[in-house]
Amino acid sequence: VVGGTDSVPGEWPWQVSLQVKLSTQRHLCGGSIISNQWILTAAHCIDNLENPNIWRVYPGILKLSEINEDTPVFKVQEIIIHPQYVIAETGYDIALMKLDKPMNFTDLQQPICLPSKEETNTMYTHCWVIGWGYTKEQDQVQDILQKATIPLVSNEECQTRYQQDRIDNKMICAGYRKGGQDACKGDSGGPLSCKHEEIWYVVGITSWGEGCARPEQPGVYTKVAEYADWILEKTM
Ligand SMILES: Cc1c(O)cccc1C(=O)Nc1cccc2ccc(C(=N)N)cc12
Repeated sequence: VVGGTDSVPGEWPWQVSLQVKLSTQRHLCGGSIISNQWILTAAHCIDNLENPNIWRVYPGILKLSEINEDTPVFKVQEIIIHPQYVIAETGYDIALMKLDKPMNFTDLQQPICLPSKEETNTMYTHCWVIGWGYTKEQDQVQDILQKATIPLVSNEECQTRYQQDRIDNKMICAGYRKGGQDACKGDSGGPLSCKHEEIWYVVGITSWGEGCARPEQPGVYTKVAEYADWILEKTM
């Protein structure tokens, strides 16, 4: 996250670190707990990493440095990538990970609500992007989970900012015209979390953007409400 601040323990209990264990293990993407056995993330996180056995899911984490051999970790039983996904810029950047066993919910790990598809026109005014991703375009993964509040941008305005791409109604954009605060590489797959009438919803999934936090280049997110049926079909 560019222009963010440190989160505090338990502030974002639905946020998970998705890590890949090859010769070494490292954080690659964020994800959201949406039930006791399912994680919502971005399909582009899985590019060339489709084998579920290499993934490790860490819930209830604030600092990546707190992870050690004794830290509770989940393996992945199944990965479901949206069938129409090709690359983030053309959409359908959504995937589900089924944990090898159900997790118990605690103050530090619990689900975020899915928006219903009827809520595709709710005007969310209190949205936050979170993650351990870069804090500038040439950077590295951060230790402490970062947060930044970002205003939603209309698709019409977002389309004018991205002339080379099609910003369709299954995408949602967020950013400041002057830039400065945004998601970035390593935050991918994490939630754009919006509080509406005292309830938090995963309104977006961090997907792409031209650079990070550049003026007039908002972040582009997968619009979760547009996939409510698909998510329920795959997870129920
Ligand atoms: C291509 C690239 C890098 O190599 C390093 C950092 C950023 C980029 C880049 O252009 N954009 C990005 C690459 C990968 C994931 C990204 C996620 C969010 C955003 C966002 N602005 N909301 C930009 C991303």
